[in-house]
Amino acid sequence: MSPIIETRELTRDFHVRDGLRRKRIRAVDEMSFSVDAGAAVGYIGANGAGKSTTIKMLTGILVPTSGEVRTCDLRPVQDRRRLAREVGVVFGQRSQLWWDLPVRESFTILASIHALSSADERARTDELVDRLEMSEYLGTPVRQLSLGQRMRAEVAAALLHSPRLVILDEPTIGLDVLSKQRLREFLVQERQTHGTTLLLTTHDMGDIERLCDRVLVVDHGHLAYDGTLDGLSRTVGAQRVLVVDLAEQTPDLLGIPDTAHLGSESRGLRQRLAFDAERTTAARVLGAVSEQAEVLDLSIEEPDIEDVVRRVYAASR
Ligand SMILES: Nc1ncnc2c1ncn2[C@@H]1O[C@H](COP(=O)(O)OP(=O)(O)OP(=O)(O)O)[C@@H](O)[C@H]1O
Repeated sequence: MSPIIETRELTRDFHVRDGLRRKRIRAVDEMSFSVDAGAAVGYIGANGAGKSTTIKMLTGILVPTSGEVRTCDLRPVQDRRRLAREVGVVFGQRSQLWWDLPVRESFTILASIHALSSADERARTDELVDRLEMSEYLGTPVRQLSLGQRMRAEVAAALLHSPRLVILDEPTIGLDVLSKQRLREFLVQERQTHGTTLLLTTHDMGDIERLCDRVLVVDHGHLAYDGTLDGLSRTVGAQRVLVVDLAEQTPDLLGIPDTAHLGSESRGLRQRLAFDAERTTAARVLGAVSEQAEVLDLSIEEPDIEDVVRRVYAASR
C-alpha cells in the first residue's frame, strides 16, 4: 500500500524585505517523510519552525520551491480539487463555517459542494451530530456558538465527506478541559471506526499523548525527531510532575526515590515533585510520599510541549 503522505526533499522559501534588501527565508528545508494510511501523527515544533508551511504544501495551498509532495496519491497543487474530496482540514484559529447561518445550513452547503447524495448526507450528518453532541445547537447561527461548540462544528464540517486524511492545525487551542477531552475522544473513535489518518499540529502535549502514535518534531524546516511518543520521552527524558496537597504543613519532601523536588507552597501544604515516567510511576511516588505525610489531593502535570521541543532541538544539534 502506498503511503497517504509522501514528501521528498520538500522545500519552501519565502522572500521578505529586510530594510532595502530582500532576504530569503527557508521555511521548509529538504524535508522527507511519509505517513501510512491509518496512522495518527503529531507534528510539533517551536513558533516559526515550518509546520503551517508544510501543511499548506500538503494541501496544495502553497507551491513548493523544490522537492516533491504527494498527498493521497495526488499532486496537491495540480490535483487540488480531487484532493479536496480526500482530505479534511481543521484550522483551530480560522473558520470554514458561514458565520450568519445556522450550523445545519453550513453542513448542507458543504454536502452539496462535496456532491454527497442526500442519503449519504443524512447518514453522515446524523452520525457526526450524535457523536459530537451537536443536536442542541444545529439551528443556532455559528457566530453565537461558544468556542467549544464551534470547534465541534468545524470538525464535523471538515469530516462531513468522510475524508481519508484529516489535517488539524491546533484543534484544541483555547478549549476548556472538558471540550478538549470530548474532541479527542471523538477523533480517536473516528480513527477506529473509519480508519481515518490524522495529522495534527498542536502546542498541547495532551493532544499528542491521547491521539498520536507517532511524533514528528520540526526545527527550522528540518525534522529533528521522527518516532514514537515513548521514544521521544526517552530521548528527552520528558518529566511528569506530581502535585500533592498535604493535610499538614510539611518540610520539603526530599529523598523520595527517582524524584526531584521542584518546590513547596503554603509552608509545605502543596509540594511539587518531578519524576521520570521511564524510571518510576506516579503510584510509586505517591506511595513513598504517603509514608511521610497524609495526602489530601493530588494531580499530575503533563510535560510542557515547548520544553519537550527545546530538549529535542538541543539533543539533535
Ligand atoms: N507568507 C509568508 N511570507 C514570509 N515568510 C513566511 C510566510 N509564511 C511563513 N513565513 C516564515 O516561514 C517560517 C515558518 O513559518 P510557519 O508559519 O510555517 O511556522 P509554524 O511552525 O507553523 O509556526 P507557528 O507555530 O507560529 O504557527 C517562519 O520564519 C515564518 O516567518
